Amino acid sequence: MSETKGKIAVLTSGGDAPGMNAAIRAVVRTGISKGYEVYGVRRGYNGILNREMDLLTFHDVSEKLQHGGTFLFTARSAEFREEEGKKKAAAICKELGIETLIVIGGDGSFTGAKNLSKYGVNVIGLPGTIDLDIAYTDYTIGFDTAVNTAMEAIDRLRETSNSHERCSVVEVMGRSAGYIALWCGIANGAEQILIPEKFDNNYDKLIEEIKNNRASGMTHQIIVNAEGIGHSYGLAKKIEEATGIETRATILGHLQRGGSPTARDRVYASVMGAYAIDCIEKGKKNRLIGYKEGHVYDVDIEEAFQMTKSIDDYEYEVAGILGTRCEYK
Ligand SMILES: Nc1ncnc2c1ncn2[C@@H]1O[C@H](COP(=O)(O)OP(=O)(O)OP(=O)(O)O)[C@@H](O)[C@H]1O
Ligand SMILES: O=P(O)(O)OC[C@H]1O[C@](O)(CO)[C@@H](O)[C@@H]1O
Ligand SMILES: [Mg+2]
Repeated sequence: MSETKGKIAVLTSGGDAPGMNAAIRAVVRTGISKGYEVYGVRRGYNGILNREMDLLTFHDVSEKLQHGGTFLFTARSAEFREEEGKKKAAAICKELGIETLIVIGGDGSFTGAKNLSKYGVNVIGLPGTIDLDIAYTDYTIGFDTAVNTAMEAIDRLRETSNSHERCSVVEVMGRSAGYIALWCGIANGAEQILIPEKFDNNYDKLIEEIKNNRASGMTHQIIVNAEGIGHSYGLAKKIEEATGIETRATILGHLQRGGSPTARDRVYASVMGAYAIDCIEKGKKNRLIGYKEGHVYDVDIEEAFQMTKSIDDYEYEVAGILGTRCEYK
């Protein structure tokens, strides 16, 4: 038997995202092929604190790629948020000989990883969140699938909204970011898009625009409302009362997080998973992996946290023009 090059552990943390399984599979198979032992940690950071991990084989990750969710389970760990929790996790990694921890998760999970690195654990992060709210990368695992799922749901909603000549408020996820809402807004040809980064809380103007749309002959309306704005039921009531148009609210909720990952999510997650192992091979420490301008790349975790990103003004402008707002300016 040949000597192992070292122990790597991989976990998923925060909200599950379609494509996480593809990333785990790539980490495991690339890791094994380059001579490492790869451990799968269950239930996010809790799995380290509770020592819930197993050595994974090439076969353990068969038949996972095409499924949403995460077969390692995920969690939002309250204990790990505490300083004591991080110290304990670092001590356990050291005791078990885990040199590198690969964290697949969102901004919260990366904050945890950054803090853990201070205690001497080498951390490598893969962006796994449907929210796309991570500054250093143009792509996050799961966003593409979630947007496509929401888009299909909104297509269905439009048919019933159209048949009843209603106004429909549809709320999509994204936490405090409006990326899913903006993409659905464009992909579904929404009449209005409300996102936290741009909406000025001018409900009077919104209602005026809805009335004007109707007056111009529009028989129904889709308003995509981001979770970061929320209050969709209240908004629907307000619109109905102010306009007399029958209005319904639909909150898509967690169905947006499930489902078989799209080709993009499978491919990018796989490439990033393999790249994580390449970073380890090169002796890189505390890196986050992402996509910039179409290419996979890695960045220092501290540097990544200094970066900011914002909604693309041009995309938002296009969304407005392709809705109906332009007629009334
Ligand atoms: N400041 C922090 N310090 C230590 N750990 C943290 C911190 N913030 C978050 N974490 C850890 O990361 C976990 C996941 O974070 P969070 O719930 O924000 O989800 P996320 O990784 O951003 O993913 P998503 O937003 O897609 O659900 C938390 O439950 C916690 O264990
Ligand atoms: O699954 P939970 O804990 O209800 O979290 C929901 C949140 O997680 C996400 O789905 C992913 O961050 C957000 O869009 C949403 O705000
Ligand atoms: Mg997050």
